[in-house]
Parts: sequence; C-alpha cells; structure tokens
Amino acid sequence: MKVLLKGARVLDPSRGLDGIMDVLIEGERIAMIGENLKDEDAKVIDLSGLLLVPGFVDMHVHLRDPGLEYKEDIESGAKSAAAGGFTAVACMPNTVPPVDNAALVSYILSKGQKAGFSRVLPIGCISKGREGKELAEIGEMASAGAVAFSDDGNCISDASLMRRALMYAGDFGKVVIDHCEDPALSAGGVMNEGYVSTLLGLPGIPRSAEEVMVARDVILANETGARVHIAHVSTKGSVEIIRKAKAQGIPVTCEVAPHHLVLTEDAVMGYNTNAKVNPPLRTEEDVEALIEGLKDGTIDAIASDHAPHSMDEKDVEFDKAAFGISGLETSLGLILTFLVGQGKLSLEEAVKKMSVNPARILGIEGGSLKEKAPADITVIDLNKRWTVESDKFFSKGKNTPFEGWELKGKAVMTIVRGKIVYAEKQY
Ligand SMILES: NC(=O)N[C@@H](CC(=O)O)C(=O)O
Ligand SMILES: [Zn+2]
Ligand SMILES: [Zn+2]
Repeated sequence: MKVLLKGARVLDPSRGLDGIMDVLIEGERIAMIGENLKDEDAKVIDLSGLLLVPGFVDMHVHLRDPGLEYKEDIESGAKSAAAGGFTAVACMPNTVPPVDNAALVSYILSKGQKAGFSRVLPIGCISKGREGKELAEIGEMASAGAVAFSDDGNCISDASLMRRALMYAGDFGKVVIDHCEDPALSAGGVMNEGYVSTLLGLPGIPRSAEEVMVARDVILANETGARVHIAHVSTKGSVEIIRKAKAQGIPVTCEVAPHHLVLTEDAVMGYNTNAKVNPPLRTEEDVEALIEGLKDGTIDAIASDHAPHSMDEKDVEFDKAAFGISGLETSLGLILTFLVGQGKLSLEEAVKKMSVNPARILGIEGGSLKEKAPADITVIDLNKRWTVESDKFFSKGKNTPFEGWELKGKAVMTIVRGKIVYAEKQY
C-alpha cells in the first residue's frame, strides 16, 4: 500500500527541511520526500495549505491503565494522543498495581498495539511498588520494552537509591526521569507558596522543594556519568541549575508542560481545582524563565504530563482535589497559540521540542522524516481556530483549566506507521 501526501509545507528540523514537498509512504515507512513526486500506484492525499512534521512524541503522560481505568485507559488515552497530534506517548507507571515488572510492561505494549492509535511506550518504575526503597527489575523491564524509568508522582527521595538507579538504568542505555520534589519541603502543600496561597489561605509548595532535588540529581548525574531527565520543570531556579549543569557537560535533559508556560498561580483564584497540578503553577517570573530556557536550549522537550482524573476527584474542596491536568488534546494548540503565535518560540524550535528531542532522549525511532524512517507524521492546520471543549475530548479526563479557550492551530491528521489513526475529515 502506497500513499502520496501532496503539497504540504514539510518541516523537518532533524534534516533542515522546510518547503512545499510531497511525501511518499510505502507500507509503514517513508519511501521518498521531494518536489512533484509521482507514483501511479499510490493513493494521493492533497495536503496543500497544511504543515507536515515528524510525528510528535509526548514523553510524559498518565494513561491510568492498569487499575484506574475510570480515569483513562490505554485505548482512550492513545486515541486522545492521536487526536492531539502525537504519534507516540510514553506512559508513567503510577498505576494500580505500579508497572514495576516485565509482565506489566508487556501488557501495556500489547494493549497499545491492539488499540492501534498512537504508539504507547511504557516507562517502568525505578523502585519496587513505587515505594522508594528497593530498585525494581530494571534490566528485565528494559528487555521487555520499557523506554525509561521513573517513580513519577513521587520523587526518589533516597539519594543512594537514585544514584544506583542512574547507574543501573544507564547500563541498559535508558534514562531515569525524576519528579523533583523534596517531600519534607512540599508536605501538605496544595499550590505554589506565595501571594495567592496566602490570599486563599492554602498551604504552599515552595520552589525549593523542586530545586533542591534538581540540584541533587545534577550532582549525581555528574558523578555517575549517567543520564538524568528532569520531569515537568516549573521554576526559574530549576532552569538556572540545569543551564549551569549543561554548560559543564553534565548529562541532564528536561521537559516543561504547556500549562507551566501559559498559566500562573493566578489560575487557582476562586479555588479552581482544574488548576491544581503538581508541580504547582508558579509566577510570571517563572513562566518567563521557562520560555527563556526553551529558547536557549536549556529545556529540551515539551511534554503534556497528561494527568486525567474523574470529575468526582476534582469537584471537591481545593485541598482534597487530585493534582493534574488532562493535557493531550490542548498541548499543541497552546504551544502554537501562545508560544509560536506570539513569537516566543519559532515553529522549528517547537517541532524540535515536541518531536525530535523527546525521541532522542528516549532513544526511540521517530523525530525524523528521513527516508526509510517509520511513517509517523503529524499534519497541522496552523490557521484553524477552535475552542477547547472538554466534553469533546477523546480522553476520559475532562479536567482542564483551558475550558472555553480559543486556540489557533490544530493537528488535523495523525499517521502512525503509515496508517491514518486520526483525521478531522475523510481522506
Ligand atoms: N502532575 C500531576 O499533577 N499529577 C500526576 C502525577 C505527576 O505527574 O507527578 C498524576 O499522576 O496525576
Ligand atoms: Zn510528576
Ligand atoms: Zn506526571
């Protein structure tokens, strides 16, 4: 089966490509890219006026499967990802039971394949039972197909365990992703510690809770030579620590979530539980530093930290509500509208942070439209204006602080391994 995608603006930062071109797909692979391609046997799809990029990779999502399928399952999550323009997602292991063994890694892979939307790549636990005490079977999970290791939701607070995790995962060529939060500093906190928390009378989470752990991880990465990736960076101080570490050649990478780039703690006003997220929304000064970090290469990737919850878990008092934002279907639109659209990040940089770099950090195929690469492709209408309506989300998680927001730019077709897994209209 051949498909010829005609007339789109093809932008592939991994090859320095940017121009009106055609893409020929043969089976699951890209066969050729060039101007005015012809192929008698191919099904032709006209994509003129649209942007075609290497498929987006969201390296941090929560699909809640196994055990918490009332919030999300692998099928609904993978479908939501496809609708958001992602051809692959890496899912966190804070499920019930936690993904801390090879059998559960295989379960996720096979359920993801069966669903047939975005590729679903499991992240395994660092510690047995996510208890932060003993290392999990990292080698066996790596052999079964885990792409990275993390106890996300929790920080690895035991520095010695973290040090061993880095060395062990590093031996298998896998990256350790840390949720940096010193539990003693954040204990009891439900939002950023500052003006708004004082105003609302809510217990705060200081920036230092994140930053002390970022600094510790950088020190451990330096000592072990093993790669560490910092999840959902939210403060100016974290950006500064990582910038300095990178300048010294320490193997650290990091990601930022769209909500930390477009919202501040003000979104919590009125005790809005849809703006309750961990790490918490910070201040304008932090947002500016995060954008600066994206621009200068300190921040490698944009990841949604898609954290779906049921309405019952959000429709309660602020301090009792679950932390998290359902982000897969708003991520691209927010980045295109508020970063690219406002000239804060170039389109090429945005594609790097959402495709090329996350694929590289995870060491997976993708992030490039080179010939013979898997045909994982996202097609975007940069001019499409749309309104966020959570009842239209494919995700079960309707918890979004962006309800009713007008965005400009949307994925209109998602192709995974040569197959159209999402399209806004029939082709
Ligand atoms: N980000 C969140 O607010 N919540 C995440 C956990 C996490 O990413 O740390 C979740 O699993 O709900
Ligand atoms: Zn986390
Ligand atoms: Zn997370």
